[in-house]
Amino acid sequence: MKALELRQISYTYPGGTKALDEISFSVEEGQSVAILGSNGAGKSTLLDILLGWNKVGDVSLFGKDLSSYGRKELGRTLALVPQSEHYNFSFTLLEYTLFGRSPYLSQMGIPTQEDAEIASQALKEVGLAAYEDRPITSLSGGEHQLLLLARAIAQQSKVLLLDEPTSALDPANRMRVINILKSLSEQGKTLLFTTHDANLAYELATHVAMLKKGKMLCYGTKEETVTSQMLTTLYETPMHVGMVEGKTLIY
Ligand SMILES: Nc1ncnc2c1ncn2[C@@H]1O[C@H](COP(=O)(O)OP(=O)(O)OP(=O)(O)O)[C@@H](O)[C@H]1O
Repeated sequence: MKALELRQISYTYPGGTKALDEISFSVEEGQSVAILGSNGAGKSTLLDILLGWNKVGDVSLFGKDLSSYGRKELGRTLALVPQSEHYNFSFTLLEYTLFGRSPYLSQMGIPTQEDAEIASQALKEVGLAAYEDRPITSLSGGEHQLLLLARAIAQQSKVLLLDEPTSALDPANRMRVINILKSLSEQGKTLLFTTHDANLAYELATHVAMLKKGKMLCYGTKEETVTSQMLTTLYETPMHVGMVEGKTLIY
């Protein structure tokens, strides 16, 4: 089953910048796709389109037009993990993670004990269980990024869209997030993430999409796409794909 399908998607911002130019690709359910590209290549614009924030035609989610999804139905299908988020109010970590349960709440909007347990478990998975009752405003940048992942885990959607999911993390938390995402992938979740880290793409993705100046340079399995030649073309700087102790290393 195709989890996502985009056909000939172009997007021009009101000021006239053409951010995406005839992008077409599809993602099978359970695949993990890395979107690589230089600054300004169109990665965030693509995520916004998949979230339905930038309206364009011909995007489908599990065979159904994205624009025909209701709010709660979309929330049960798709979760976003942004790099960061601005807080208007000072919630506790548990309260903030509970927002991930919104697509499942009744009309009254009151979370159940089960919702609280799911949120608590999600905080535990990202290593923030001890901070459950702390205000979100007290978090460091990396902890903030982990919290946003916890909220998406609590959302239990079929697809996760992640914007540079390890950008603020130290090596131990980077590895923790890689392991969480691998485990979600093994559970059959579909992942689509942007990154500037080609090693992360290679480690986590089954497929890689390379965006260059709004156009799709290539899309395919990571083995097909992640080559020294393709990365050098993508970033316009010398890149090498090598092997160190039996592991692929990109530098
Ligand atoms: N709100 C906006 N109004 C006008 N132009 C925009 C807007 N947002 C993005 N752009 C432009 O669209 C292009 C694509 O931007 P986008 O943010 O999608 O790139 P990106 O690949 O996510 O970059 P980065 O890696 O730097 O985050 C860029 O040229 C950018 O300047």
